[in-house]
Amino acid sequence: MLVVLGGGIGGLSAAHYLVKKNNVNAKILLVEGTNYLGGWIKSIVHNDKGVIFETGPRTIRPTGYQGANTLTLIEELNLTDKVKPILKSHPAAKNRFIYTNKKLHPLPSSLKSLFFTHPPFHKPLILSVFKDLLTPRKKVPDESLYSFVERRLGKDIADYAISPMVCGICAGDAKEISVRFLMASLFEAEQEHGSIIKGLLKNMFNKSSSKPAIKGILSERAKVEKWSVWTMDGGLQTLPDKLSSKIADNGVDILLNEKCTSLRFIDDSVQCRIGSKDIHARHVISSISANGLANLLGDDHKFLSKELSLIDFVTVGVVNLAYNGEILKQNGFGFLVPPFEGLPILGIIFDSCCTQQNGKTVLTVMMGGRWFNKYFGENPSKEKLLDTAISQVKNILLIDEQPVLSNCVILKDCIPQYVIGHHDRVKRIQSYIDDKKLPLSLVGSSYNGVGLNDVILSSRTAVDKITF
Ligand SMILES: Cc1cc2nc3c(=O)[nH]c(=O)nc-3n(C[C@H](O)[C@H](O)[C@H](O)COP(=O)(O)OP(=O)(O)OC[C@H]3O[C@@H](n4cnc5c(N)ncnc54)[C@H](O)[C@@H]3O)c2cc1C
Ligand SMILES: C=CC1=C(C)c2cc3[nH]c(cc4nc(cc5[nH]c(cc1n2)c(C)c5CCC(=O)O)C(CCC(=O)O)=C4C)c(C)c3C=C
Repeated sequence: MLVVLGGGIGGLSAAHYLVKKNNVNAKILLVEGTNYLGGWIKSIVHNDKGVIFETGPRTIRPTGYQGANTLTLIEELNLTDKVKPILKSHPAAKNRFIYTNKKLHPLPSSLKSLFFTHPPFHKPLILSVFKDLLTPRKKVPDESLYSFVERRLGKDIADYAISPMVCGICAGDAKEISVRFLMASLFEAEQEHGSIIKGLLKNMFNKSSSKPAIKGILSERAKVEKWSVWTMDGGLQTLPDKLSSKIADNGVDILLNEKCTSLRFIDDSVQCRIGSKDIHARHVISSISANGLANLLGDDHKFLSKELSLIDFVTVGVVNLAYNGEILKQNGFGFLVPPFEGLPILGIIFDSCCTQQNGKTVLTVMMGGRWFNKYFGENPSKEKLLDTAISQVKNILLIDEQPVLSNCVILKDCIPQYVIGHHDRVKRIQSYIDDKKLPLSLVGSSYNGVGLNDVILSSRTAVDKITF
């Protein structure tokens, strides 16, 4: 028996890869603690109004090894016809805004714009290139993203570009998040070549990768057609829905509403406590959060449990709003707010600019994250979040109308914070599992990347490594 813990995208894709590899016909059991498969991916479809609310992720990048891997999965699931690309020429790809000093500022997007001063930046961005070339290398094992960028490119870029970007990827504080997480290649460029620009130029001329490129039909199409990001017809939930039905058709047993409450490693197998039963597995793939897994280990593996529990998570409040008519004055993906503005929101996504919403304006207001308690306290009511969202939409986007539809969710501990030292912590965790030969694989957003592409690739890599 092979057991997969968790039915989010990590667990579902792990079960899919296990089915593909399973040449010994081992039984596969997926255990999900709630009555829903998909984890944080959830699309609420209002068929009568022609509106889709995404409460979690909404777009996926097609680029890189990870991006190509996800597109291959889409082909394997026969979902190609459901893919909806957003091209690089689309306003949603070209226009991304920062809200600061009471104004929405488009982020510069062309090479030409490097030579001019574009507010909120105080000087031409080309000066940051010179700063990087003139700043001596600092040898460090890790650093915060903010301090790395401030040191090499200047405070303007750290405040107005990087800090909001970190909010738009992990709802976190750039002053705490590790540079090795979001900008590993820039960090390595400095460590190896003394400067970001020199490193990037050297890598451009010396393009060798340890992994062979994935050349699927969809990823080739994405390159030729110049996709920026993509989403799915019917909402992103189409992906976990199809994965769930495919793995079930292929014989995976799916237990819903059943939590795993303990894992005991006995000889070379694992005893999983699920509900009131003990299930013996020869291998467990855990896709649940690191701190959730820490709680299952008891006192048997104190070191592992401690390290896993130190990976922190933050809570995000999400409010989806639909208004009659196309009432946005700006066209784009949306905007992010630098944390120093002290506003109770992290940013707003203009969903109706990215996908057709039957003539309605659909917005998603994201709030809290690293600052959830500061603005909302321990247990805020959904009404408080909804009121905050509507009033911020009114103040910033000058929309006075009342929404015709709304939804509010509080996503408790939904996104991990890869703080300084995360990379080494994950190495220690993996070394412990390897040294003790525990039949346990770790996948999901807690370890090697929070994007859907990273999570799906973590599952493929883990399954590749298991020997039956
Ligand atoms: C608001 C938001 C917006 C995002 N936007 C994007 C985006 O645009 N693009 C992108 O690429 N990524 C985005 N992400 C990131 C991405 O959605 C997540 O990283 C990804 O969905 C995590 O998947 P997972 O399978 O690792 O974890 P989860 O989705 O958390 O799945 C874990 C599952 O395990 C179950 N579980 C937990 N404990 C137990 C237990 N003891 N026993 C059994 N089951 C258990 C849970 O119920 C859950 O279903 C976003 C995330 C959030 C929160
Ligand atoms: C424009 C406003 C945005 C808000 C508000 C926002 C919130 C938000 N995002 C995540 C997590 C992720 N977002 C990701 C991609 C992504 N997010 C935005 C914008 C906003 N996000 C954009 C434009 C993109 C596309 C990325 C690109 O084209 O460069 C991802 C995936 C990153 C990856 O590695 O692929 C994640 C993860 C959270 C938790 C959140 C809540 C505040």
